[in-house]
Amino acid sequence: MSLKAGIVGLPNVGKSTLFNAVVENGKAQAANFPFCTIEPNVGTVAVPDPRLNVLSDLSKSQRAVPASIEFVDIAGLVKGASQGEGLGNKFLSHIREVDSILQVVRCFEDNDIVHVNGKVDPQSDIDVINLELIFSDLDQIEKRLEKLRKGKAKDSQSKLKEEAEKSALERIQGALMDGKPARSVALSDFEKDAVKHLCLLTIKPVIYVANVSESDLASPENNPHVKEVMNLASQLQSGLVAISAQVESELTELPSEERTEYLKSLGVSDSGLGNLIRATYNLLGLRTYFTSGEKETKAWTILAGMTAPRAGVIHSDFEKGFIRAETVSYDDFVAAGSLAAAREKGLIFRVRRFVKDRRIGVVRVLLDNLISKDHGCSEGESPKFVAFPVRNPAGEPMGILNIGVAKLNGVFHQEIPKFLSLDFALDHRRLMGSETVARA
Ligand SMILES: Nc1ncnc2c1ncn2[C@@H]1O[C@H](COP(=O)(O)OP(=O)(O)OP(=O)(O)O)[C@@H](O)[C@H]1O
Ligand SMILES: [Mg+2]
Repeated sequence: MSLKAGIVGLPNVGKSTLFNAVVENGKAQAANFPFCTIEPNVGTVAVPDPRLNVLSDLSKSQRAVPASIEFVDIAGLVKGASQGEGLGNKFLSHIREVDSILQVVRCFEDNDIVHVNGKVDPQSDIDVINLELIFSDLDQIEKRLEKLRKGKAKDSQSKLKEEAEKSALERIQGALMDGKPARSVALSDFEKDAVKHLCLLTIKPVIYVANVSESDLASPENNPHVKEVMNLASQLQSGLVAISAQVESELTELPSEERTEYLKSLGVSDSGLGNLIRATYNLLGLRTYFTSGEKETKAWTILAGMTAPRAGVIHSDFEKGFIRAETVSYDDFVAAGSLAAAREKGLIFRVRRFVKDRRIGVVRVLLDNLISKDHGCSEGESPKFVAFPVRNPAGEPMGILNIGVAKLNGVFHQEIPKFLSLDFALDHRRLMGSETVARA
């Protein structure tokens, strides 16, 4: 599975220039006229990680494969896109397909480069894009809510999920009407899952990329446009990276010995791309796990909170046939020296299927390494999420599972995640997914 980051923004702000710089052998056409890009350009970016080589040496692997993210260079959006302006709806559908958004905001002054609205104005640029995404989401939510209210949502998997979806969508609708993105609404994991199928545009995590001129590279924060983007980014629960797409694309054209010289002449020591890739990776809630053996050591990218079988989607038919995964933390593995040694020391953690108890309102969780415990639930008209503490065999708390329970039309419904999230399994080492070796 490859996660996609979409490069989005007004026309002619430097999206394709950035794409060409960040993607190996990127060849998107970048030129000084609006709507230069129509069809999306797609390219792969490797995520550097020193742990890969350590593991590869330990396992004597024949090759090491880094994690990667796909970047998608999308056509420029203009005001009215949600009503079909420009190539509106088509462009919006390209954004729908990505997991996260890098929004390029023009912060460089250059009279020769056309700005579609006549002047450099980050606040207005960001507003235009946000409004179009908001309108598109509102449209979709209205249609969906009508279906749900009329009981015509035949695709829903359970009453509980339907209720959760409705309640979440109503709250998101309220936020959108206030001009706020869907990601500003606090949703439980269960609600997030219930609305996921809509692929809402404003729920996707965003990083604002302030595209500055080469003269601002040494201290971008002194540029008032960048300051403005900084403020907006924090109001909109988003990240920020300042970069010069122009400089980065010129750097890729230079032989490596000349790059350092060029950067030095601009008053900086490093290219901004590593920073951008890492920020994309981290801010978008991505995690790495490794598989390591003689054939290869490989870093895989997953979303935080993704369940083990989903994470295994990389081996495509894995999810359905999933029985269990064994994981060990990176530090434990490296210290033990091998999987066998780690197993002997009891450092391996197994992720298994949950077992659902049929008794009304009672949920039982059965897991290796976990003590199972019954949990009663209270009645209520709207779904309740019962926090279910999970303890290890020594009785130490290991985390909380949120389990949804509701009484609807006199019948209890319960919804528990079918699988333990991989992150959760890794949490027991307090190391999170980014520090883990997994073997399926
Ligand atoms: N930081 C920068 N400083 C100066 N010029 C820049 C900078 N970034 C990009 N440009 C210039 O802006 C112009 C537009 O760039 P580009 O084609 O990448 O925009 P785009 O956002 O992909 O446009 P479109 O939406 O039309 O596809 C190019 O001439 C490029 O060289
Ligand atoms: Mg372009």
